[in-house]
Amino acid sequence: MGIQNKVKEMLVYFKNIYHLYKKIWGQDKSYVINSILIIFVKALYPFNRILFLKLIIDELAGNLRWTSALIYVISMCTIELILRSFDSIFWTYEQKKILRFKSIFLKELSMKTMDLSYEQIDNPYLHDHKQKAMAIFYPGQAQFMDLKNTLIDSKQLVAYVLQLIGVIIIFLTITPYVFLVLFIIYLISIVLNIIAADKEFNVWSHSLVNIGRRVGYYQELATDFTYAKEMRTNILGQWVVDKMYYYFDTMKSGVNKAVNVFTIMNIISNTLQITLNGAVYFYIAWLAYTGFIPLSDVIVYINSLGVFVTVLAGISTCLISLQKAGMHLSTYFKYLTTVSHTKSIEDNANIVLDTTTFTVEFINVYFKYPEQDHYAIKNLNLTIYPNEKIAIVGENGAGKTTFIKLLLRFYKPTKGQILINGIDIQNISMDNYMKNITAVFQDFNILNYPLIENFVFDHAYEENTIKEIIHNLNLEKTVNHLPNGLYTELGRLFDHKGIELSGGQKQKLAIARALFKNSPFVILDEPTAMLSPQAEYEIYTNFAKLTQDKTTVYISHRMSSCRFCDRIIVMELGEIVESGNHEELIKKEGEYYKLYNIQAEFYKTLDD
Ligand SMILES: Nc1ncnc2c1ncn2[C@@H]1O[C@H](COP(=O)(O)OP(=O)(O)OP(=O)(O)O)[C@@H](O)[C@H]1O
Repeated sequence: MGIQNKVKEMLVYFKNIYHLYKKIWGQDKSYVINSILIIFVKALYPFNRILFLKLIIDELAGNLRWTSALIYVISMCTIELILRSFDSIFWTYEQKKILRFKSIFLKELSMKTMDLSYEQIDNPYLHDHKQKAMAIFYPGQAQFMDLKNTLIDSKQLVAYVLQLIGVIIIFLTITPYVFLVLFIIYLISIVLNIIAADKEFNVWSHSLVNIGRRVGYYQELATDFTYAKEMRTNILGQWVVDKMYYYFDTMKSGVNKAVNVFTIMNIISNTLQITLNGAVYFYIAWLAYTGFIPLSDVIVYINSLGVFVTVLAGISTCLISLQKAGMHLSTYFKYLTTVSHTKSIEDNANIVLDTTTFTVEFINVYFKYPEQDHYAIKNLNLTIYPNEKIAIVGENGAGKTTFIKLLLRFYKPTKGQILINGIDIQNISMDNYMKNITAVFQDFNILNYPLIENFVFDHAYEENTIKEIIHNLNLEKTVNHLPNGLYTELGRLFDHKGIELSGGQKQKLAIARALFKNSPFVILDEPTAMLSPQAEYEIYTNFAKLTQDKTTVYISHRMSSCRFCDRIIVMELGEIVESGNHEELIKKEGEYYKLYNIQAEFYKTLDD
């Protein structure tokens, strides 16, 4: 990349820091004002000492007035104490505010993620992108910036620049050439350091993001309770750790190269700086030796050189850190502007369904998952009539869940249309659509929340409605046995008294959620796989009653569930191969008959 582009890129990064402050200004003006005060306090520090030391030495070595010298010493210490006190007050204030900004920005990032469509979340690139954006909150590696450091370093940088201006003015009183040579050499060393840091940062922030996520994943496998059973029964500890180390090794080679470049650049820039410092010290001493400057000026220049060295080293460190910060902020701001597919659909989709009776039509629907070559759904034509109970059956991978995902608008058909009452579902307002449709998935999740919140989420509820649903699902015994009934904390991730429900109990809870939502269209994707045959039978009999005024689509591998349905659709390799009710399909002796017979033993027992 050319120098011009690099400079442009740097400017964009610094503009991001400006945007960060602008964002903060929108949230909290007093913080920005506090920041300006911090900068001035920080900038004044060294000059207090330099100027008073000159006055003190002049008084002691020239005018021989020790009382005046003492007054200067007391003044210098008092000012220093005031500056330090201000600094620590501002610092405390800053710490409190930073936590608040972190929570606001994190909330914004989480809301953005929730706003993205299912399809977008199903994309690994988005997760890499999010990982980079998250770095402004969690500096996972020492090399990553943190919001706190960015805010502190940006103020420190301005304070350093003000100190540099002060030191330049002091140097100009001897000769501009000394300053010029100093400045050029230090500028070279700053540029060398920035180049090295840029290389190192690129390794961490671009090439290693995906590998970093993998390492994180293996760590999660070792600690997350969800995987605890598989890990232990299959004795997978060593296997997981070995995989983690494999990726650590991949990381190591990339990082080592960058660190080597950094070390070489550091050695070069340190050699240049130290040689030059020696030369300037000698020059100042020579001026004093030849009587060109008084002793007090030697103190001023030596101290100023000290400040100059610290300031330029500080500027270099701040620039490197802020450059990283700017890059992360770029990803953060970019992530926030990721256009949600849901929203882009929403812009054109404003039709509101004003009826509770739905006719759903799939017309020549084809679907390929992103980046896949084969169709998961092929030429699907199907009409689901109001209040109809449809079952979809088929072997694993036949396309049943994909059919549901299309119906739920998680993905858009590659070809063809899905209509509700003649309206393309893509044109219906998303919120309105989701209010009208409920789904219980085979891989449903129970949240580490109290049971009641797992049931109703954030909706208002009447206790009687809840009791009725619990009764209909035969969940009363379970709830009554819980220590705090409906208010019992579920899951053991945060609370050692949290309750782990059995698989079947969880599944009933997932069904209960759907009943509570009470929408006119219900989808059940293998909702009873974990239930005992008896419990399944009870649920289906009750469910048929509870959903008699609703359109229902069931997916099941258990043919017993299909008998309750008006129509059974058999899918194979993404296509509908048979359709009809139980009796018709049995008579036909086709694919359904085959599937049914495989489970004949089970049905015999159930019929008995
Ligand atoms: N996110 C995805 N990306 C790519 N391919 C996918 C994805 N999800 C499913 N598939 C593929 O689509 C095909 C249909 O899968 P689907 O989950 O719809 O089958 P299913 O009939 O529900 O199977 P099962 O009975 O096992 O749940 C399969 O070949 C599967 O590998």
